[in-house]
Amino acid sequence: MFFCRLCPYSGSTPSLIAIDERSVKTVLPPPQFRRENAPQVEKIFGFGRVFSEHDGQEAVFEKASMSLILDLLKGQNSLLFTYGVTGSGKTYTMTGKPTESDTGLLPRTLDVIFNSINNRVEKCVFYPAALNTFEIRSSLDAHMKRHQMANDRLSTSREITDRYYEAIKLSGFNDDMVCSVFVSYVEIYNNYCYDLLEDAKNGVLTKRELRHDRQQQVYVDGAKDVEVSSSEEALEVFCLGEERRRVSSTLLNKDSSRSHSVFTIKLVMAPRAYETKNVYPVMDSSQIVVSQLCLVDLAGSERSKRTQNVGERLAEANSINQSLLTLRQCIDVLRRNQKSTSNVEQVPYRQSKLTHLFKNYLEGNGKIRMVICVNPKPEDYDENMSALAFAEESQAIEVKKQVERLPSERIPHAFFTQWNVELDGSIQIDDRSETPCPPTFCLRDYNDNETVESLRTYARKLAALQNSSDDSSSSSLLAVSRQYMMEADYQRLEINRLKDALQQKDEDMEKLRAQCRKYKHEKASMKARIAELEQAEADRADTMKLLMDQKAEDNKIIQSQKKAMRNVRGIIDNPSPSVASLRSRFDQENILTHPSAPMQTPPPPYQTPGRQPVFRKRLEATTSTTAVSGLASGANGQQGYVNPKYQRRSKSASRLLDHQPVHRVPTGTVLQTRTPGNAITTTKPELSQLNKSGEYRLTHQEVDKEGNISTNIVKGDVIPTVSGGTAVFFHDIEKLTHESPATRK
Ligand SMILES: Nc1ncnc2c1ncn2[C@@H]1O[C@H](COP(=O)(O)OP(=O)(O)OP(=O)(O)O)[C@@H](O)[C@H]1O
Repeated sequence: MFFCRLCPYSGSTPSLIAIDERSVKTVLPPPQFRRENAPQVEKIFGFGRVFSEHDGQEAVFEKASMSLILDLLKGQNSLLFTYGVTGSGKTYTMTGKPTESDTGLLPRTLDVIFNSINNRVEKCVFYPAALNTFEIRSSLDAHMKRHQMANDRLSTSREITDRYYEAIKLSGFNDDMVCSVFVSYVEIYNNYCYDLLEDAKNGVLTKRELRHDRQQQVYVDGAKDVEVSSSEEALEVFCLGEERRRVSSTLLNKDSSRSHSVFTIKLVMAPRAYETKNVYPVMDSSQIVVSQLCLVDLAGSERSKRTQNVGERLAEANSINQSLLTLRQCIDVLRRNQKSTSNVEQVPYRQSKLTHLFKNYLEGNGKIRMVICVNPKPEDYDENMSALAFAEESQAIEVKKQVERLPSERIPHAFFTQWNVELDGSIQIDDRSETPCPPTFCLRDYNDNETVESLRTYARKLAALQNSSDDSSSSSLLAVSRQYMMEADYQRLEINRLKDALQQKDEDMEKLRAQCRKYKHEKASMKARIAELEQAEADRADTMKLLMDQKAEDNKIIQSQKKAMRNVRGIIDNPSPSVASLRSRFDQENILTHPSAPMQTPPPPYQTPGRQPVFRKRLEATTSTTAVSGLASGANGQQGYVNPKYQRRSKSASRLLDHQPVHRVPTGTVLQTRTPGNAITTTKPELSQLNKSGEYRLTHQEVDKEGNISTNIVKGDVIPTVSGGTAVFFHDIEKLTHESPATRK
């Protein structure tokens, strides 16, 4: 993951702004700060995390370093470097200053590493050997070496006082391992490697070569790995190297780094030997695992035009720029190679010491973290653009998954200590007291028996210790049985713990099952409820549809009524002569039906004078004209004025609708009503039949209790109304009375 850090800028025209925690935006500076061929558009660059000028060293440390420390504890390699234009805050980010807010990545990283490792062996147990490897000394040899080193130590000692201490402790260290920490500090200056921890004669450092070890890991040949037992001690070593690092004042930075510095922290680990009470590794160098974390403060890219460097500074700048350019080229080629498997180009690692040294990381063997430091001042615009573009491209490089290098943990340290305490009552982790210290002696003359005697005693003690550390069968048997007992106890404890965990899991499972059942039940009832609601909703929708249809139908009716009303209004407002006559007839008939109106008896139209009833049957044909209502029932049941145009149909066109009772009593009279051949005879007239007819005749019969039959034939004309319906105007009733012989006197 790559990060971007903006250093504080006090001016009013920043050329870079952090938009959010993951992106930074370039802002076009005034033209004098831009190259002519530079892109003229503002751009947004994305990073794993962007630190604004308000983010302190702690935030950068937690994001950039913590996961790398965890990797180191787990036997993995990583590389963290700061990259950017000169004066952008790379050294500040990496090292900082002693105060809490200013302490940089490197001191914090050292503190956290020492807080997090357990089972640290005494110094000189592990030691660096040829070809970038480590070996293990016997306890006695290590002891002797320590005495020897105590006299040399002063040469590297730099007292560190009054500094901020990072208290974070990470868990992740494998307690089956014992460990020791080594640091080295090299610089790449003018494309040469130098060991900054070298005891240089006359202060002139030796040029070092880069070599490959057995695992093809690149290392600086002859660079010292100094064993340190605390973060203070590691910082003392770092400060010693810093004194030798090449830093000069340039126009752009008064403390400008003129070289790339590489501070490497190596964690050397080996499986613990359980047969000794001491924290000690098994005496098998092949089981040693070395993980390393490289903290690199790159020199800043700089344009000679801006720095106005000349002479040595210019040569340094050229070398810095060249190595950074090679780094970019390598990353470009790697990216291209990762995209195409057919056309694999050679990566120019060897063109620069910087890329050669980090070849393994660039090839994906180990994590790379880069903090791109940028100064938002407008003068840095072009170089910042280039640095940001490079960083964005570099993020695309894939990192291989690292192989697990540590054996899986067998017995945690806490159990080991407790078990020994319980068994022995108390435990002396450090049994250095058993090892005799060499006597300080000075042989005064050959008769100095006292000194000779003390030397002899020391030699005897050493021999005894040697014997006791020899693999005598009884002590080794005891040690091995102790180890088996401890492992058995630990396994028993583990089995119990696992059983408890299993039981707990079973209980949890049962609870989850019960919950599951409850949810299933709830789900089923919810489904039923949903189905109900859906049905109700469907019904509602149907009802709605019906109502809508009904409404549409009503609307249609209303529309047709309105239309009819408009027609009627038109007729009323502009009466035609026939309407006027209809009106007068309507008014006249109103008078007829009105009680106060003078009665008019219309002549009976079908009266046949002089006709008498035959035998006991008497036919009384009484013809009367009914009051013709001006209002008639329309097709839709509405009342409306009759269209006078159709007041009477021509006889030739008329057809009779003969409406007969369902059970007609045959009267057998001589005078029979005439029924034309095309008449429609029905007991239940339909509107369609009515529409086809011009005349209507209704036969109605009544029989009273004496047996008299009264047959009424009601006659009418069928007339279409203005509203589209059909009306019947009754104008005549014929009555036939059939007297029962019983009623005759
Ligand atoms: N985030 C920051 N907060 C406070 N001060 C900063 C910050 N970043 C940089 N500085 C200050 O800016 C100055 C230049 O920073 P620094 O020396 O770290 O730059 P550099 O990138 O290492 O330069 P060079 O490449 O020339 O070595 C220093 O005085 C440093 O204290």
